[in-house]
Amino acid sequence: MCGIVGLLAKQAVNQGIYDALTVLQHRGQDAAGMMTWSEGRFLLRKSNGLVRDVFHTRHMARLKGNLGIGHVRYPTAGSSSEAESQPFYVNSPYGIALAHNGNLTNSEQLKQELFSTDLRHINTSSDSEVLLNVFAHELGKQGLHLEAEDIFDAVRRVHRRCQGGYAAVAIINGFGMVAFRDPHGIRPVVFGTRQAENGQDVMIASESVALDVGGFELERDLSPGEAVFVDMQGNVHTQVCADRPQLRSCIFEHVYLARPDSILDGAYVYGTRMQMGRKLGDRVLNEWPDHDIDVVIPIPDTSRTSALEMAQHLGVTYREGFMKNRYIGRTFIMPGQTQRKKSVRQKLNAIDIEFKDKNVLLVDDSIVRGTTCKQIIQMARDAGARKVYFASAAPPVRYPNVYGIDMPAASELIAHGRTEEEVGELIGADRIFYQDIEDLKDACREVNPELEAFDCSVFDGNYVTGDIDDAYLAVLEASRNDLAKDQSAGDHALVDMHNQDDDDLDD
Ligand SMILES: O=P(O)(O)OC[C@H]1O[C@H](OP(=O)(O)OP(=O)(O)O)[C@H](O)[C@@H]1O
Ligand SMILES: NC(=O)CC[C@H](N)C(=O)O
Ligand SMILES: [Mg+2]
Repeated sequence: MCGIVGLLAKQAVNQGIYDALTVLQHRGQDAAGMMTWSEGRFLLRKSNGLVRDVFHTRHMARLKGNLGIGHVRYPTAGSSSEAESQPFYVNSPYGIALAHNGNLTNSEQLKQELFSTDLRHINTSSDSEVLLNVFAHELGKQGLHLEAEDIFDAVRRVHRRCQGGYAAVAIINGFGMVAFRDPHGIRPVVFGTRQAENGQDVMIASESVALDVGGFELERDLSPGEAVFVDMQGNVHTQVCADRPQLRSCIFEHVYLARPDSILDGAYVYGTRMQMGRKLGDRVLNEWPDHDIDVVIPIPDTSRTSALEMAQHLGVTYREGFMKNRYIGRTFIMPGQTQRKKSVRQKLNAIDIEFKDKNVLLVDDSIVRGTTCKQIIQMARDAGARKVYFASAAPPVRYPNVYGIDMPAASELIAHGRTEEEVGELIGADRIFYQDIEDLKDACREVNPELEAFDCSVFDGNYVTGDIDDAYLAVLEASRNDLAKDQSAGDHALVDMHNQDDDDLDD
């Protein structure tokens, strides 16, 4: 999951995109970028780092124009090279810039097609560069003057060629802004409008929270397979461009990825997390009616919403027993295991009096590699807890993700090939409770009953795009496990387009 934003306004967009990226920072901490368009030229600033570190006043001053797109990156393909940070640009046809959230599952095959039949060059190992080139190639078939229908035709062909999860936003030089969502709607994308003095401003973003902050009214999510085209006057055109669209949005957005104050596909994430807490509470009461839990303690940040609701449902006291260092980011989306491990201790510290001589139930939103819970349970014991129970608001994560979450290796998932009890033993818990998968789905449906089905692949191994087999997963695991990523980390010397780095700014 990365964060994407696009903004077409009646005034300069640089600050609006910056502000949106800061509230989407939880979706990607590795790199940030912005491309604006002004008087027929694209202006770019992108680099590795957090939004606040990538854009300085001098960069912002040069990112001129009333149209722009932005990106925060959490790599799931290619390397973490700066040249693979986004947005990407191609000069033909028209001049197009694109930012992408998700992951293509047929990127290798598309790359070969681009080389051999489309006569286009791909210079990085990023699947987003592939997506941009497929879109560019299909758009190039439409001719000199583009109408909304031409863009929708091109997106229709993109959907036929690309597989996987993708939400993308693009600028087409001289024509406007386009966004599209894959035919399963795996990754989220919303759009909204704001009235300006002389017309309307339009924002497209991964999550509605970006619209809130910019003063935009949420219009709606893009439907699966749908594209939106905003012309230079700010008129919005939409069309579903997929043959068989089916909403199968990623349920892990509700578990962990999204901010609780976002509304995804009509469901408040805060609400779905509360329901997860209630259901988890029910599970404890059913399995262990005479439990001896003294206190429920969340593992900040994401589990707070479910943990509070769970405690109330159980009728047990809720206490904030761990203090979070507000200057450390999310540990799960950090690039290497060594960094993730170290950061848990830097990030969380126990308040001893909440643990001393108590039977504590620690609640987290999910257990993925087990990095967090192992250390936290030990911290709870060191702080004097008598018994340490552990509850996860999500079911066991047993299968890799191929749609834009960096969980490529089954062997790195603590629950892969293990029973719930075995995980409990391994992390050192006295007892473990996991959410049931049907309860997780119901938790989301209770907030929006129209959400029929989801991509739950990390929990059930069922990949909604139908193109994932063991051979694909084996190649993915071999190329993207933590060790493989460490070894390829030095290969960064890629050609990049002109970027506003610090050297440019001396003149
Ligand atoms: O089992 P693991 O591999 O440790 O992954 C799961 C943990 O990682 C995430 O926290 P993170 O620190 O990323 O973010 P948060 O502050 O939003 O909870 C998630 O909320 C869990 O706590
Ligand atoms: N997490 C994402 O959405 C990543 C987008 C793209 N696959 C990349 O690696 O840059
Ligand atoms: Mg967490």
